[in-house]
Amino acid sequence: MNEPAIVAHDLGKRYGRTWGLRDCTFEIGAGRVVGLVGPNGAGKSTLINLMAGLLRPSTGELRLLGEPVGPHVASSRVAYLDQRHSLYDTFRVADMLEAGRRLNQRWYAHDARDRLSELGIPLDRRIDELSGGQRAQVALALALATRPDLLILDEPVASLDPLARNEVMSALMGAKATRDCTIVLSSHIVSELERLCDYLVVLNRGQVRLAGDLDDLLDDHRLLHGPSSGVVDVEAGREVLSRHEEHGTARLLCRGRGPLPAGWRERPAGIDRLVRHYLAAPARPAGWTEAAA
Ligand SMILES: Nc1ncnc2c1ncn2[C@@H]1O[C@H](COP(=O)(O)OP(=O)(O)OP(=O)(O)O)[C@@H](O)[C@H]1O
Repeated sequence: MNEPAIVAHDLGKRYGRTWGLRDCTFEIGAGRVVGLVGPNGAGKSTLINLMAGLLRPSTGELRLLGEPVGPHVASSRVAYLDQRHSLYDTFRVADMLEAGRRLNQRWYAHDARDRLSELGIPLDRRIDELSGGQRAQVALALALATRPDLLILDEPVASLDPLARNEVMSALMGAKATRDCTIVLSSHIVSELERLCDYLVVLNRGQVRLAGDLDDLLDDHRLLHGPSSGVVDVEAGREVLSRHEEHGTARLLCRGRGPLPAGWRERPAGIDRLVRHYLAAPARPAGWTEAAA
């Protein structure tokens, strides 16, 4: 069985007169680690909340693990971790584990205990006595103890210092290595996603600007530079996304591969430049999908 983990078709969410997300269409295979990236207000939380079943779509359809998402389809195969790592401050860590056991159909207590013991987080410590990084680790341990097939994380490290960010991201990578689930996580920080993700979705102003396999996208986008006289030849074989010309020399951001005219050189564009380009690019027409582009 190789069902896609996430299928969005014409998905949209409107808050009154504002579209938080619109015309969102993509299909993501099982086992992927999906990075959702975009600036403030891009629609990341809206998409994540739709996946978590916390919001209802205004348009279109969203299917996770082969099932439509909705208030009555709270799948025990999906775990969700919100930005604030919602935990009860007055509980001890052990109480949170007990709450996890009672609230979840699928619950593997040893997974959580082993993980917290490895991290040196005592079970008798009160939640409000933990550091931000430890709280994030407890929340992650709770989510992973359900052995989800799909783990959804809304900016899981946004509130943490660089050291704690690194530790939580490493924990996530370790979890992925031991359990082949699909992971979706959002972030403002592109470099953070590059480490962990193998699929990228770039959102801006509520629309998907780019979606695809990260390695393919990185391979496909190149920075070229050479004499301006060769631009026409470059354009014949590739899609030129942006150009800068000065003193007879041209610098181009291109998509696609092809022969290089004499005097031209190329190098990978890199994830930062790629994301910056698509964030600045105009919105795609309704119904646009990466596959159809
Ligand atoms: N409850 C709401 N009521 C009205 N508008 C909303 C609501 N939630 C989100 N929006 C709007 O929807 C758009 C997308 O917001 P969303 O929170 O999904 O973005 P985001 O990418 O998660 O941003 P951030 O990185 O700041 O969390 C924004 O224009 C936002 O103002």
